[in-house]
Amino acid sequence: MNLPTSVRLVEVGPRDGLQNEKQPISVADKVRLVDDLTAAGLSYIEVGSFVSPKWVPQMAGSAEVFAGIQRQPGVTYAALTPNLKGLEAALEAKVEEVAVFAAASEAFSQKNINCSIADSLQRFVPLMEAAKAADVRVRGYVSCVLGCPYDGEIAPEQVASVARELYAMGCYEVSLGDTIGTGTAGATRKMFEVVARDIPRDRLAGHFHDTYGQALANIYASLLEGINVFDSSVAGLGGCPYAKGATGNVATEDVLYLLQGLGIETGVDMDKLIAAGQRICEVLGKANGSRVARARLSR
Ligand SMILES: CC(C)(COP(=O)([O-])OP(=O)([O-])OC[C@H]1O[C@@H](n2cnc3c(N)ncnc32)[C@H](O)[C@@H]1OP(=O)([O-])[O-])[C@@H](O)C(=O)NCCC(=O)NCCSC(=O)C[C@@](C)(O)CC(=O)[O-]
Repeated sequence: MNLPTSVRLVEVGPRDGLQNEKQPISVADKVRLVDDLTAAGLSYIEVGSFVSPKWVPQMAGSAEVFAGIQRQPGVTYAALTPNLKGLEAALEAKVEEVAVFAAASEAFSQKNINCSIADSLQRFVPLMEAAKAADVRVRGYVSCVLGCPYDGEIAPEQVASVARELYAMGCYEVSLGDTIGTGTAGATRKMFEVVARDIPRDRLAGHFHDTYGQALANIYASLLEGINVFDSSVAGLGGCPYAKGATGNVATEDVLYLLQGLGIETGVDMDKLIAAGQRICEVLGKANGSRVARARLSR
């Protein structure tokens, strides 16, 4: 398989990166992060979530964040919506694209969205209809594709079955998430090979957390499988509230470094990206989770 000449990076830092932070983060700081990421050349930014504030309090101000950002043409500003109520709130906030999220594991589905996989898919049906009527595209996520914190191993066929449902109900792209970062390059290739029997490879994306330090290897393995969309989080921010011990998403800076080394175009400016990541880390009082950023900043 030839490597692609370009890759689309889906920046999930403002959502996946911040959702697990316990300390309050002001709307102004979130807006600044999104604007910095826009300035760095990211063409797709997940800005927030319209979920229950009781479940994920950090995302409660997402409508204000959407109202505050400077939207630039050619950039998609998206939000997570778990149900019709979330979609309605997102539409009110003039969100251009939303994402629904299901899991390949029953236990994770219960912990994350308080229902079975089948019920979650049912819940998405009216959401998909309303999104279509509003001309809003919907992206789909499947969590725990390479392992679950509660159920352990997950068969690729189980991932394929959930991904197939999301694709069939109208998700234009399905992002496959290694929520707890236990996946290996071999397991990643096998999983994409099985899922791609039903869904075209250019409709799939990879979403890797770096808990076991395997995320870049898994992205390279995915590139070899013909995948050319990857989710990542500036400064490696993040962790899932319902996956204890899971570290952040793979750092966007580190993915960019990998892709630049392969001669793959993304449209992202490394210096501006590093500045965006470092700024939010200073706001949070956290060490920068990107190895590339740390190395560059210490020069
Ligand atoms: C799905 C629910 C709502 C079910 O939660 P529930 O408690 O079963 O729902 P409910 O319908 O009984 O509603 C309970 C309360 O929530 C309200 N409510 C209901 N819906 C909404 C909404 N959309 N926005 C705001 N409020 C809402 C509703 O109005 C009610 O309010 P009350 O009457 O108690 O005051 C809940 O479980 C939830 O919000 N879960 C979100 C979990 C989440 O955001 N997890 C993180 C994102 S997924 C992820 O990170 C993985 C990913 C995507 O990155 C990929 C990977 O790495 O794997």
